[in-house]
Amino acid sequence: MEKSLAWASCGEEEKACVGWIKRYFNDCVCSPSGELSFGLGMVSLVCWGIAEIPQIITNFHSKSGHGVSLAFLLTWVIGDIFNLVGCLLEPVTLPTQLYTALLYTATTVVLVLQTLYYDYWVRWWKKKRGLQAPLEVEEGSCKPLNPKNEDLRQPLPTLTASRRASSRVDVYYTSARSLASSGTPPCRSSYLGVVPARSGPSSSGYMESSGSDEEGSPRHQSRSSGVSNLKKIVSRSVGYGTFAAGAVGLPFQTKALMEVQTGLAGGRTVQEGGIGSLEENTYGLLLGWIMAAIYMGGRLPQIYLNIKRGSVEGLNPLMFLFALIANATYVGSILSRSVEWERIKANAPWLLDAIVCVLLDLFIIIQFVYYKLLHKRIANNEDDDFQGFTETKKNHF
Ligand SMILES: NC(=[NH2+])NCCC[C@H](N)C(=O)O
Repeated sequence: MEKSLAWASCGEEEKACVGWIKRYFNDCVCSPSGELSFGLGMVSLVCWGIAEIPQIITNFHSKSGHGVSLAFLLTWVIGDIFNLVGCLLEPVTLPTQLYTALLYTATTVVLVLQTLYYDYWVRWWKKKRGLQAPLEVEEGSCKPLNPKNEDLRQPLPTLTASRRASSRVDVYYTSARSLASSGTPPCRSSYLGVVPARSGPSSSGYMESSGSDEEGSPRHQSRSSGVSNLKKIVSRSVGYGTFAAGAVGLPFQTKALMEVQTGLAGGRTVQEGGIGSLEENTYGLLLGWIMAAIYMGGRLPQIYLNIKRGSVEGLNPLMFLFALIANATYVGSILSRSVEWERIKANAPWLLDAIVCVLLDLFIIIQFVYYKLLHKRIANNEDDDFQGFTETKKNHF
């Protein structure tokens, strides 16, 4: 590329700046630190572009979105709306920021729709047609894990029995979210002492299912009518919907408030109204802080769901790894541009959000390692128990 094409002067700065970045990204990259900042920004953009794809693939393979907390995804959608409105309100938004925001909003919407499709629509459709939900516990597998109280005349566990026991553990690991939303803990208890989680906001559906839990056996539960299942799903969706709708309206309310205060609603421009960029920044910052609080709080339902299930099954670690890299490079791109206090102050909500999200994603990745190791240990113990049984059996005869 010709030097004249590759380099261009940027605004008042009579320095040589990278031409194609100025042209396509409207950004002035005129120094090594600017290049570093732009490079990190691009890494962040690419990571956000691909971060949710592994989870979409995982859900597609398992035909379920049970590993991801819907509340977590909804906070992403709501935070993204704040972010997009903020980008549109802020006149100095860089095109890269807007592209990144559009990119991750789009992938998150796909992920949410996919989760709703598998976990709500397909389940509701199957129940409506009288089919058993794919992840429900088989009746035959409803035996205590610990055979202490079983009849002593029963034969020693066979390979099939042991397999059946471990498949029960698998059922737990693969269907915690489905079990949680079915309202019926397997065999009226929880495996490994962990109570199945409900990730959604409590609603009448939740109370209703807990109530029927007391009443009947799993068999009774499985006979519950399609109407009550539909009611449960609808009431839970209404719970999520109200939460989402209320939150989605917030940035627009804030925008309206901003317009009224700055005279924009009356047709006056910010300048005409005598309101300088300070007020604009105040409202931009306010939106930024609300967005940061939503994003930072969003990881908590996911962490809580993992703890409640005692598992990270159905969750793709790559999503959190890419998010971690995306947030870390985002912080890097801001700080490498400048460490002036004024700039840091203006970017404070975005910086704090990205730093806190890096730490929370790190925590979720540690949860992956912990639960995967724990799962392995349990599987090994089961194998040892089985071997112990066969040894005893051999010595006995
Ligand atoms: N839909 C998205 N991925 N939005 C981006 C969220 C960015 C935010 N810092 C977080 O990690 O939560």
